Amino acid sequence: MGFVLPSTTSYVVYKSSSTIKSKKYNKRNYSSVSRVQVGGSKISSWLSNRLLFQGKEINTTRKTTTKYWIITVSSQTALEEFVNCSGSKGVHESAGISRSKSKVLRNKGIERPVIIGVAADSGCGKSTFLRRVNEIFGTKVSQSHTPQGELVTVICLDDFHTLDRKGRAEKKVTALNPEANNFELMYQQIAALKEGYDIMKPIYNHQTGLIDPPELIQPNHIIVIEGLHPWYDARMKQLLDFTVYLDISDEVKVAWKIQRDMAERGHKLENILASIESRKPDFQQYIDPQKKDAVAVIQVLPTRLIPDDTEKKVLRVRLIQREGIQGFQSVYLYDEGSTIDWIPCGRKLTCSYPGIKFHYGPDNWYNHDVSVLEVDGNFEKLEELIYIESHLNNTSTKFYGEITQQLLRNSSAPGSNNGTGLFQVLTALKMRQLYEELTGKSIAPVLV
Ligand SMILES: Nc1ncnc2c1ncn2[C@@H]1O[C@H](COP(=O)(O)OP(=O)(O)OP(=O)(O)O)[C@@H](O)[C@H]1O
Ligand SMILES: O=C(CO)[C@H](O)[C@H](O)COP(=O)(O)O
Repeated sequence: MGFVLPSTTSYVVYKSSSTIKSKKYNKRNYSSVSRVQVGGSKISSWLSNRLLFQGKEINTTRKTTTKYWIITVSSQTALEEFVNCSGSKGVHESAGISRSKSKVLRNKGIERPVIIGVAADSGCGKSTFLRRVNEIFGTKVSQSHTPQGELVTVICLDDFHTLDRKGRAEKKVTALNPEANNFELMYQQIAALKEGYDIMKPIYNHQTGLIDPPELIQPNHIIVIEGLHPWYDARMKQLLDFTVYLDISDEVKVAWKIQRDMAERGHKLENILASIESRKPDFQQYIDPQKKDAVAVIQVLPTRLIPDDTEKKVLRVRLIQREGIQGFQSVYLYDEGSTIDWIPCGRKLTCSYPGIKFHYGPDNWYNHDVSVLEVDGNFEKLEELIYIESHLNNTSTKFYGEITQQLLRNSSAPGSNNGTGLFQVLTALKMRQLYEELTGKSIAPVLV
């Protein structure tokens, strides 16, 4: 036949209708497989990626004149794991999961990663929020496609798009549509990370709009998965230890997106508005419903302090916190469970027009008991936030003034002078406390 058959059990692996298939090798199989029309180069890249972390267990022999692979494996089970890995389909055929647990677990002393989901529409401040989270965890992150730090890895779920930009345009679907995403692979890979396995995660390239070859992601102390659909798939919900939804009202979303996409991405105003309009139905159907199940929701609304405000520079921000969640104690103002309206402007807090108003109280959120902390208005002098901080309880800080210090350290980050920054810091502190409760480990606070 022109090639040497290895002595252990061999299978012929080939691609048929975008699925990887296999047949036990024998002469008869070989003749039938050789008639299958397959994409040899695709199999080749799929296989070489897979071998990056499975090389010790699987050897290959290739007959160069035809488009299939002879795989030699130690057992039928090994072959099944190799061939049936969920990534071995469609555009994500080169994605995969390691067969043995990651060495990182022992090297870093990780028992099991804590998994946190952050959901929001595009342009709603996920990256801004996660930069604050990393600051609070004191994690320096890599500049790679997926930011990986000593403690925290942040996976962007856009990487699980199955349709690239052109594909979505041809099929006339948005990136928010489940049809454009591989939820099966997402679930398999995040579950694998939680169990301590390495993964080869696909990459969606926002510069080119294409799907790039996968990258190696290893378990970490905390894995944040952020994007459009962190718990759209019910199985994903079971994997998440904590969930945050950034609920940005349409008016504010438009203002933020126009400012970013015109200043940073050179888009025209009419195109930005058209894109927002075209995404609305899918946003309402697939993304927005996730907010009803989040443990913490940061809701951003137009101010009530300025009648008919058009600028959207003053915001009313609400931190909606689920009650009765293990490991999560909601932040309260003055007296837990009471309803309180508070205007702190005066001797200890400088306020200029239109002032600042706080509200705290119990509420109902999609049939769940919640506590809501609300702030409308801007902080004039950030250092005076210590006065606000001293009236908040259950903040999960490690020293007096930690919240104020965090906001001062990142004073130029968007939202530092209003409720968005304050509630992002509070939520990040809750993540830290939850991690400590779940793992029994302690994270040192970042001191200036
Ligand atoms: N709290 C805030 N106040 C004012 N502007 C904000 C705030 N948070 C974010 N923005 C602005 O909104 C824009 C989008 O923010 P960011 O990049 O963090 O969103 P994103 O959800 O990560 O977006 P994408 O998913 O499209 O990458 C940025 O220009 C940012 O400056
Ligand atoms: O909703 C989004 C989340 O970031 C993006 O629009 C989606 O990922 C597609 O990206 P691009 O517009 O760069 O092709």
